[in-house]
Amino acid sequence: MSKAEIGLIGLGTMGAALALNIAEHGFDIAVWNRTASVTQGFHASAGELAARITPTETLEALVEAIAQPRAIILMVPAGAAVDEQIAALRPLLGPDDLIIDAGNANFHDTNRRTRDATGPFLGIGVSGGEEGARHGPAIMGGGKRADWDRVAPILTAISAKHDGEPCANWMGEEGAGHFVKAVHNGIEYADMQMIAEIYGILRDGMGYTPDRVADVFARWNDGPLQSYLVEISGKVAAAVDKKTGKPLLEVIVDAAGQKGTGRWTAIEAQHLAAPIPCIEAAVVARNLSSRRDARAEGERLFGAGPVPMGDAVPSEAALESALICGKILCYAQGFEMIAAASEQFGWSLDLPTIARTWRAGCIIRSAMLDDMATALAEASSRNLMFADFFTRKIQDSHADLRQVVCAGAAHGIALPALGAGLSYFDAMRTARGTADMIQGQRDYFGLHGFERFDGRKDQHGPWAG
Ligand SMILES: NC(=O)C1=CN([C@@H]2O[C@H](COP(=O)(O)OP(=O)(O)OC[C@H]3O[C@@H](n4cnc5c(N)ncnc54)[C@H](OP(=O)(O)O)[C@@H]3O)[C@@H](O)[C@H]2O)C=CC1
Ligand SMILES: O=C(CO)[C@H](O)[C@H](O)COP(=O)(O)O
Repeated sequence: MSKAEIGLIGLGTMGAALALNIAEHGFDIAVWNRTASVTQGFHASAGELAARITPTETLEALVEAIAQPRAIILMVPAGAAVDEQIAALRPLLGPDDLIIDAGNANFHDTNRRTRDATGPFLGIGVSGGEEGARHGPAIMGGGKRADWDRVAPILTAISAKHDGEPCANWMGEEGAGHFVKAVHNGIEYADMQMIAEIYGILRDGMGYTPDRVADVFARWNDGPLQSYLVEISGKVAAAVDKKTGKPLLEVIVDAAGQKGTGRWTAIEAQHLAAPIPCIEAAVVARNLSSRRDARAEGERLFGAGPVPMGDAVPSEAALESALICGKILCYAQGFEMIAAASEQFGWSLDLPTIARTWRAGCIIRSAMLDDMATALAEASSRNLMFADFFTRKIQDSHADLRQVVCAGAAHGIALPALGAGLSYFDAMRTARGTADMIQGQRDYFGLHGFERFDGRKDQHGPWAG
């Protein structure tokens, strides 16, 4: 058999689906998995694609099965597993052989691995879950452009396409691809959280059953909110538990898991001094969701937060409009954070390319991303709030966001991400803020000084000696 064009390590959810996708696009691939029985099972169930897949039982056999110069994708959990695999693999490789970490690595790790690499190394973000990996993910490449170009024919072939354009692009040097993927996931957290908050209003404030919630999301998915996340939220709400016959949402524990990418985004935003309150609120909400005992104790002591909204219910149209507004504000924050990182790390990240890459295949794909790509192409240095198209959208919807957040507050329904979006919006349209007080306080206790509107040089208050 001729040698494979690429190799892949890690036949879990993502790796197995990616390997089949690669084979289906006509590329011969060699695969290896830590647990050999998984490799055998994978190959046995690959159907006619098995002919393009070489299963191997040792790393040496994997390397031997790939044509030189080799390219090998790692699809293993982020962190130590990646370092272990690189350490085991590199001594077996030639100087031009390329290792590609396609998991959700922390971009600081990718920076380090790039610096320490004794051979070519790429860190790429892959989004789309199992379905995307199998039939077309969005791919955010990072590392040396020349190394990306070597594997671009395979990665663009297997990626999702938007109007025929591949959603696989090189983002920048070092960890740029994994950084952009982390921000993608941060936006994903906020988008999911805002949808969940609207679900909370429908359920607790308006008494909607899951199937009514499902109808609402299904309808919205035909309008401006058309997106993968709204679509699957409708499907989740419509699902029935096979064991009990109850709506699935009634049997799922209300504690959200997280593997870390959203948290990394929030941490990095603080380092960059980039304001991303919707994303931060979504991370906090996941953390709070897991404190089930504390929440139950709070409900016992203070009474349940949510109360029915009665006549004060917002219309479904107002809820839809509030979600549109919150979503725009959250994406505006994410893109601003990417712009801040680009400047800080000297990456020259191209915001329109990033928006175009996210239009299909990834978890946050949506009709709105197409408009964002257009708006960013017109003025990539502007906050999306100030791009004409989105300025008008926000002008049309911010009153609804306010109405919904106020209704939630009045009826004990926590809306951390939508509320953070509203506060961000209000702060962003307040030319005269309140930080004069902060500066006065800082000067009072620490003689930190302040700037004056009149430009005079005396920069301390009367308390200064
Ligand atoms: N699931 C998703 O929706 C997405 C996941 N990702 C990222 O992709 C990567 C893989 O995720 P996923 O496929 O879901 O994970 P899975 O848990 O499904 O699979 C993990 C794979 O890694 C292997 N593995 C685990 N630990 C080691 C190790 N120490 N050394 C070598 N191999 C190891 C496992 O082998 P074995 O069979 O021996 O256990 C298995 O093949 C992660 O970084 C994840 O964050 C990215 C986008 C979406
Ligand atoms: O990268 C992904 C989607 O884009 C993965 O599904 C990731 O696991 C999602 O993050 P979390 O597990 O923290 O919810």
